[in-house]
Amino acid sequence: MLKSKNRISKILQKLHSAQRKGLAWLIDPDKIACLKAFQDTFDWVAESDLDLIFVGGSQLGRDNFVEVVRKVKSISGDIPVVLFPGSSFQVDDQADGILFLSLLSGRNPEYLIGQQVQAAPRINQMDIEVLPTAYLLVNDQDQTSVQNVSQTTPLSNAAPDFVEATALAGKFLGMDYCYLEAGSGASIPVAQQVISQVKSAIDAPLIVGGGIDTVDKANRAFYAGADLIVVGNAIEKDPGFLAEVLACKSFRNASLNVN
Ligand SMILES: CC(C)=CCC/C(C)=C/CC/C(C)=C/CC/C(C)=C/COP(=O)(O)OP(=O)(O)O
Ligand SMILES: O=P(O)(O)OC[C@@H](O)CO
Ligand SMILES: [Mg+2]
Repeated sequence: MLKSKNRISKILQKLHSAQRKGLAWLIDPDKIACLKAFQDTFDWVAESDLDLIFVGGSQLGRDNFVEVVRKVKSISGDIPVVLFPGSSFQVDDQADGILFLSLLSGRNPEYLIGQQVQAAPRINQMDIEVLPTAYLLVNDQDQTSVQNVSQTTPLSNAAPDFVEATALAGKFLGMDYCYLEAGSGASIPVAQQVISQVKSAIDAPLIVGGGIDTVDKANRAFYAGADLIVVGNAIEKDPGFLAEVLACKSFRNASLNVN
């Protein structure tokens, strides 16, 4: 499929305005040891109603980022493949888009603007959709990869007003999307109170991820106001969970049609 300049933003804006629920599958290249086995396990995905595929990781030890992006493109059909970069190196022009993240929850200039400056000239040469995204790490329990890599302190679920203030600052800085992140493999996802408060404050597509490893947790994030949820680790552990969480999303969207 030809790349269209704003295909991904249309998907996100439509989920938001129609109050429908979306799902992104996060693929961490570091967890893919065999591309053939990966392809065989997920060859059905192009026919599913998955909204987006994210590719990225906080640390990449395998040096297979570009190979993985291209393999994912080859099995994704019309589903856009979006880079979710942990660093300025995680950029490839075969992807359809990139979450241009700034880690607003932290105070490390390298993750607020440094990595972005490094990557900007390369991204500017690419035919790739850039999605300006306020990225907020919110977690009170775990020491997650994002925290370790960025050397920043997460926001607290117990301080929703401060999370809201941070999300609003992102909006006023011109970021079109807000991503509330508990961190990959988090034991507890972002609290429903935080999701709903940010949702009412920003009136923009809201992405929520980290620690969503049961259908119940997916439903709770949807009910609290997430427009798009992101699931990674749970699918690494059990590939069948992708179909389960897709069914949960469809059920939720079907019930919206009825009500
Ligand atoms: C815009 C550009 C080019 C770069 C942005 C760089 C920034 C600000 C990154 C934010 C901080 C960060 C390290 C994000 C990582 C996001 C990510 C893909 C997390 C997934 O974590 P995993 O690596 O899967 O964790 P585990 O595998 O350890 O569970
Ligand atoms: O791997 P999980 O815990 O699903 O987290 C997904 C994503 O939000 C992490 O950046
Ligand atoms: Mg991971």
